[in-house]
Amino acid sequence: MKQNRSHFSYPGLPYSTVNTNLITVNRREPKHKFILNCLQQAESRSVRPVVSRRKVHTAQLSESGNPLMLERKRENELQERLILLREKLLKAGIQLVSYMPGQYDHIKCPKCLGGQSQERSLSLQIDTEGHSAVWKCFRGKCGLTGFVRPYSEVSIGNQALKVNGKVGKQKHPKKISEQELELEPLCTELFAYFKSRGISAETLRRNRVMQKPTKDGPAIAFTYQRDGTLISCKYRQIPKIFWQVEGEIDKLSMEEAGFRNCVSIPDGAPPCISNKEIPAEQEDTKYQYLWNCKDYLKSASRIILATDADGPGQALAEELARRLGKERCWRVNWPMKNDEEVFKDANEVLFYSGKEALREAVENAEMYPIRGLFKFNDFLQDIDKFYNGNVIDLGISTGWDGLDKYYKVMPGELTVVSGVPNSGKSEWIDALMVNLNHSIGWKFVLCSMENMVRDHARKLLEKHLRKPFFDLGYGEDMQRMSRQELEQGKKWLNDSFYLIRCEDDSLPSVNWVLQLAKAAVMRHGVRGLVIDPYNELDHQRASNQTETEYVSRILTQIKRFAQHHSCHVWFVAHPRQLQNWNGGAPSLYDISGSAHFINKCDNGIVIHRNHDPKVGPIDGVTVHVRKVRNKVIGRIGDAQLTYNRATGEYSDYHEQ
Ligand SMILES: Nc1ncnc2c1ncn2[C@@H]1O[C@H](COP(=O)(O)OP(=O)(O)OP(=O)(O)O)[C@@H](O)[C@H]1O
Repeated sequence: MKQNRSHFSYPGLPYSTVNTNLITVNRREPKHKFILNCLQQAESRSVRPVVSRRKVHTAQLSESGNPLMLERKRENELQERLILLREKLLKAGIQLVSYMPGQYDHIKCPKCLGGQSQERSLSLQIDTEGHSAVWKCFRGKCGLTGFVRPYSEVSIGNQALKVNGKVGKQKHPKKISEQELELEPLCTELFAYFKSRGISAETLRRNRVMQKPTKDGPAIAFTYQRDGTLISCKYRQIPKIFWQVEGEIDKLSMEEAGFRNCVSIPDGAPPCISNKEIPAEQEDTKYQYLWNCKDYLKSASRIILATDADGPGQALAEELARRLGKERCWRVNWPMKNDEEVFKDANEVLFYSGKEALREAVENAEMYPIRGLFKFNDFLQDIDKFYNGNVIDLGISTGWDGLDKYYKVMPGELTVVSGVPNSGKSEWIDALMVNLNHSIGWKFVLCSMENMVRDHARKLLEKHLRKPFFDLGYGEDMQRMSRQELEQGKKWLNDSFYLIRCEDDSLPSVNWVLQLAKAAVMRHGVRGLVIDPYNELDHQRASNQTETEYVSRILTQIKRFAQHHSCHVWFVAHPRQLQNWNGGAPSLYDISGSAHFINKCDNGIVIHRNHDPKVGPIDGVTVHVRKVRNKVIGRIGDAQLTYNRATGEYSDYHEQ
C-alpha cells in the first residue's frame, strides 16, 4: 500500500530491504561479533580486512572432532565463501570496502552510477552466513537487481537464480524467536510515541509491535509472522520521520479506522507509470511480492488501493491495478488537507482528521478507472449543460424556419445529401454553409472535386454579398457586386473556407481527405467538412472486399472523424442511374454503392427541384429530410425553399 524506499540500520544487526522489507536477522551473533572484532582490529591497524585462501586451506587440513577445530573449520569455510562472493561481486562490477557476513551497504550502482546526482542508489546485502549477496538499485530508471552465491553463477537483472546450473527458488525464511532477537514489549515512551501518531496500544499489541534495546535506546521492532510463527523483524529507531516513509504505520493507521485486512507493500513506488507490457511473472522482479502472494490475493473480489497521493503513489496504484486486474480494484482519494493540498497518506488523515475521516476516505474509494469503460456519472457536467439548453447542443438553425422543423445541424454528425444530377445539392450545401457562417461563425473545409476554385468562390461570394458576381443574364436586373465588395468578400472567403484539392490528376482517397480535414480542424478550427461527391473519390479497395463492405468502412471512418473532432460532415452521394425515372425525388436507398449510406448516416437528405413549369414553380426546391437519428434536432419531413438564380440564395417558400 505504501511505497517504501527507506533503508535503515540497526547497530550490529545487518539487514536489508533489497528483496523484501522483511529483515533476515543474524542468528549467530557471537560469531559475527568475533569477525567484526577482528575486522575492527584490522581497521584500527589501517589494514584492509581481507580474508585469504591460505587460511581456508589450513583449516581444511585440521582435524575434525575437536570443537575448537570445528569452529575454526566453520570460520574458514565462511571466509572462503566471502572470498568467492567478493570475486563474483567484482565480476558483476561491484566493489566493496569490506566483505562481511550480514553486511549491508549503500554504494554507487555499477549500471547507472547513481544518475546525475550520483547517489549511492545500490543497496546490497551479504547473507549472515556468507551464502549469498543480493543487490538492487533503487533508482526508478535503473532498477538493477542481482544475486550471487559463492558456488554458482552471478544472476543479474531479471534472470532466475541459478544454483549449480539449476533454477532454484529462494529459501523459506528461517524460523526465529523473540528471545533470539532479544525483543521486549514496547515501553511507555514508544507507546506514547505511537499514540501521538494516532496508533493505540491495542493495535500495537494486536500487531505484535515490540522493541529491541540498543545502545541508543529502544528501537521499534515490527515483527512479521506467517501462520503464527515469527519469520522476520524490521527495526526502526525513533526519533526521525519514519512514520512519513513507512508502510507499517499506514497499515496500523488503517486498523485504527477499523480495517484489519490491510497489507503494505515491501518495495518502493515507481517514479512513473511504465509504458511497457507487464513482464512475465518470473521477470516481474519489482512486483515479485504480488506474484508471491497471488494465492492469497486470488480470492479477493475487491482490492482497495490506498497509495500515496503524490505522482509515484499514483503510478504505484496503476502498476498494482494492472497486475491485480483493474476490474476488482478501487482507489482511495485522500481528502483535502487545506484549500490547496490533499492528505498524502492514511496516517496523515488519521493524525489530522481522525479515525472517522480515514474510514470515510476508504469507504468512499472509487472504482479504479478502466480505459474505455465509463459510467454516466463520468459525464454529469455534460448532461447538466445539455439540460440547460446550450444552443449548439440542440442543433444549429439552418437559417430557414421551414427546414428547422425537420433538420438542424448538430456538431459531430454525418449528413448524407443525395438528389438527381443538377438538383442543386451543391448549391444548397453552399447556402447552408454561408448561413452557418453568418449566424455562428463556423468555418469549413471543402473537398469539392467538381467545382473549379474560381466558380466555387463566385457561388459563395454571391450568397455572402447577396449580389451576382457578373453582370450577365442570370443576374437579371440586379447590379453585380462592386470591386470593393469583392475585396471584402475575398477576405471573408479566405477566413471562412479551406480547400482540399489534389494538385495533380489523381483522385483523393478518403484517408487523405480526412487527414487534411483533421489538420484544418486543428490549425484553423473548422467545424464543417464537405465531401462532394462520393463518386469522385479514389475508391480502390481490396480484391476480397465488396463495395458494400467498402462503403461501410469509409462511412465508419468519416463518422469517427466527425465525432472525434466535433466537425459536421456533409457527404454528397448520387443516386444510381434510375430506370424509368418519373421525375420524382429519388430515395436514399437509390444511392449507388450501398444501402449503408442510409444505414450509417445520422441524417439523410434528398434535394429535389421541379423542372416542369406545369407542375409548380421552376425555382422551387424541396428538401426531403429522409432520416434524422436524433429527435432533438428534427424529424422526417419535407421543407420547401425558393432558389434565387441571381444570388444563389435560398429562402423559405411562401405561397402567394
Ligand atoms: N431550384 C433551382 N432552380 C433553378 N436552378 C437551379 C436550382 N437549383 C440549382 N440550380 C442550378 O442548377 C445548377 C446545378 O446545381 P448544383 O451544382 O448545385 O446541382 P447538383 O445537384 O450538385 O448537381 P450534380 O449532381 O451534377 O453535382 C446550377 O447552375 C444551379 O444554379
